[in-house]
Amino acid sequence: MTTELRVLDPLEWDRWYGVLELAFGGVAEAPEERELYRDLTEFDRFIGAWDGGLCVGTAGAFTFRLTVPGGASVPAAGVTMVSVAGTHRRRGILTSMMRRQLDDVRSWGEPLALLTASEPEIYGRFGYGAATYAAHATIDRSRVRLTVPEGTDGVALRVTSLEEGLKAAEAVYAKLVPGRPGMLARRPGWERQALLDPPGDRAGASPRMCVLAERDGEVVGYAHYAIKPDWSFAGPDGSVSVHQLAGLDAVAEAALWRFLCSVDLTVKVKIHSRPVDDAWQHLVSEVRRCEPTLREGLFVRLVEVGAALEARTYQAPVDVVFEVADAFCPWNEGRWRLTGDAKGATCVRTSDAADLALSVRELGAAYLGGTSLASLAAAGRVRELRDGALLEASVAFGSPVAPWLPHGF
Ligand SMILES: CC(=O)SCCNC(=O)CCNC(=O)[C@H](O)C(C)(C)COP(=O)(O)OP(=O)(O)OC[C@H]1O[C@@H](n2cnc3c(N)ncnc32)[C@H](O)[C@@H]1OP(=O)(O)O
Repeated sequence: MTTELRVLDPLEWDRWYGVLELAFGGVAEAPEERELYRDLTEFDRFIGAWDGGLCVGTAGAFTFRLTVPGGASVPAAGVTMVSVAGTHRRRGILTSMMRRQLDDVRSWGEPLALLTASEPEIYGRFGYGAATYAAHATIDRSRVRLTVPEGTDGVALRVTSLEEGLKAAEAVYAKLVPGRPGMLARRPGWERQALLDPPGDRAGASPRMCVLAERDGEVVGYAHYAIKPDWSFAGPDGSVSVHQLAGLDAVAEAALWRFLCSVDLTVKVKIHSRPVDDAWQHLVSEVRRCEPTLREGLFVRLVEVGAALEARTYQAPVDVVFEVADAFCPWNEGRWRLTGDAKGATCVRTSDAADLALSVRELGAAYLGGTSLASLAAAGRVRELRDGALLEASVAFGSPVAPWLPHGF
């Protein structure tokens, strides 16, 4: 049996998407979700695997721009909607789609590929490294106190529907994108993702709402949240789920947390997918009682090592030679000299002796400054070949702001 890979024809989208839905368990998505992802499909960048007339594999690559350390916005392919039919699994179809896709991304001149994974285990073999992490937590209001900075009383709060608050929320989001590595500039249509709230996914909670934070008539923050009422014999036992929260300054952000932590008849605040350095940790009296948990967020793959390492800046001067292993994209293999600082960088091929040896996956993990090369070295995944090179590169690659992407794709 041979399968053929070809670019997705709009007329075949329903069949193609049906394969994806089935691979994810066969539960039909809400019509608005399906419609959104159809509208977002970039047909010339999406492929299907076909066994005769049967679609047996799906994969796509959105056109994104990623914020990297230093604040530049770099073209990146957002790998998405990857699936293989259960009848055809473990015959190499995923591998063939990843091969085709990375060749395509290279030919489009995009130095990076990104994804958010259903299972992280799948993608390391193709050179993707976990570059951002997201924290989840639950604030138990009966045990944890919130202390907010002065000035929160000067922030006015207004509850709206998601739709009504969308334009103002998006304006806040857009202002924050350049300030945090890992964030993606919103392309037209993507704002609709924030409106998805199918009743079937609410598990007894209210429809999502928006609260806008305003100062002097200007919107300076917003949160998307839902309330789940509950009662125990002893009284109210409801919870608030925080799905998005962003403030243009510390006081605006704290005013939103204070509001969400004081909703009547609720006792818990469930925090979803926040940056690992998020401010709430410094507002609560004890982090440990909030039971923080971590999960991988964005995976990064350097498609062109030289161009990718030149596209970001470095928070301290660096001059190191990397010996890069990349069996899946052999054009990256070999030695690269990276010279850079906070103003810019060059990364060129060299025959000089290597200072650090690693695979492209580790470069992806470290790329946004959230995973240190030193911590990867501690796990045996980076080898130091010149004394001092690990410290030099680890400091330079770091970011004062933890990289984060608030949503999947
Ligand atoms: C970015 C995103 O869209 S994430 C969504 C990914 N999709 C899903 O999770 C949907 C459900 N799963 C699937 O559709 C399929 O099982 C896929 C796409 C994960 C794998 O497709 P396949 O065609 O079976 O993969 P393929 O045969 O190319 O496997 C390549 C290698 O990866 C390994 N592999 C594949 N899937 C997994 C997995 N879930 N966990 C661990 N290893 C895996 C295989 O064992 C194989 O290893 P080998 O080369 O050492 O033998």
